[in-house]
Amino acid sequence: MTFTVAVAGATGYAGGEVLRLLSGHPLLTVGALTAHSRAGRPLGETQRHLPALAERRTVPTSPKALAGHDAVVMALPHGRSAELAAALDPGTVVVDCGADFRLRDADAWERFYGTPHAGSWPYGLPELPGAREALRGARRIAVPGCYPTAVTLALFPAYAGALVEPEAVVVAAGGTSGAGRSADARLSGSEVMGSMSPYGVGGTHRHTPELVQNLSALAGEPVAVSFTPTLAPMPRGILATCSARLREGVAPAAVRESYAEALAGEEFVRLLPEGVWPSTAAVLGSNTALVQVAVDGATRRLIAVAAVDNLTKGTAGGALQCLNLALGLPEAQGLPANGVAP
Ligand SMILES: NC(=O)C1=CN([C@@H]2O[C@H](COP(=O)(O)OP(=O)(O)OC[C@H]3O[C@@H](n4cnc5c(N)ncnc54)[C@H](OP(=O)(O)O)[C@@H]3O)[C@@H](O)[C@H]2O)C=CC1
Ligand SMILES: CC(=O)N[C@@H](CCC(=O)OP(=O)(O)O)C(=O)O
Repeated sequence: MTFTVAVAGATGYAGGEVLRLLSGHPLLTVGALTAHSRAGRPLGETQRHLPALAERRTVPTSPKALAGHDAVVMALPHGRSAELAAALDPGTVVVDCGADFRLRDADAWERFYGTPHAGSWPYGLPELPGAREALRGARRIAVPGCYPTAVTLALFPAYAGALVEPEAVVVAAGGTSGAGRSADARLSGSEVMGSMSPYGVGGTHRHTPELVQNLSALAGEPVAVSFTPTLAPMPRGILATCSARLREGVAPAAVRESYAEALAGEEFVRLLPEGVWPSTAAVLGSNTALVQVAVDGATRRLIAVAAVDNLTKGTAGGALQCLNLALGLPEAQGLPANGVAP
């Protein structure tokens, strides 16, 4: 039995990665492809890495174009999913790569996104405690932001295991594709090559409330998060360096054991051997998050680092992992655990 999947936003970076992964999935077939300014153009004009789909033409995004599929993956700009989703059959699985349904706190949504809150859907990070069960058979799923994927996977064993204080500091490097395909001078080669710079400093990045939501739920108390993203001269990849103070009484030697226990059996989240640190190159094109943890004895801080490919585990791979669960398929089916190297 196969399932047909429509992709809304097929001409974007996230849509392109969804299509790359769908093409390699044995039980999912590519259905309607929709776009906005490029609607009607052959897909080969934008998604040059997908020659098998080059002749396919996109149509304008509408409920009608997306109807009649088993599932719809939405890879649209923020704020574009809610109205569309409301018009789709409640029995269709809708997986949203955008932010519209990620936050449960309406005030936080309005503060950071500036539009009315549409609601919240089950959060698509299966590795979190209890999440997998909620995603099995779900009809609506909100895929996490790319930075929250990396940071939450790096820190969840620390908060779920009550190893650290409820205040985390995160500095994360992200590649240019995180901003999407649209031209922006800040993302031009001249600006980015050979340079790194911070943005969204001082708690202003819209992923801050998502991090607070995730870590607070794990800790069972409010967690304050200081998050600073930095733009790195690479097309793909996120390297998140996270730290928090060890709780009184927690022995540094217990940390690694807790991480190993929390991540045991996870196909797509790997704790590296002691002393080996994650790199973005090692996760290129893979649905894997590589994690490492250590304790800085001088400051009694736990340091956790995670690397993900923002377009794979950070968006499209995460979306298809959730879609597998929603459709009752094996969670890892069709997804690459290995990357591309060098
Ligand atoms: N890039 C990343 O690493 C990640 C992206 N995401 C999320 O995925 C979603 C898509 O991001 P990304 O692929 O990077 O963005 P892109 O800018 O690369 O693609 C946007 C897509 O949406 C379409 N689109 C643009 N404007 C509208 C509109 N007004 N109405 C309907 N469709 C429109 C575009 O069509 P056309 O080309 O025809 O104009 C294109 O297909 C976003 O919500 C983003 O937050 C999530 C995690 C990581
Ligand atoms: C370089 C750059 O701009 N990166 C993006 C990455 C966010 C992302 O892709 O996640 P969302 O799904 O929440 O959009 C940013 O910081 O907004």
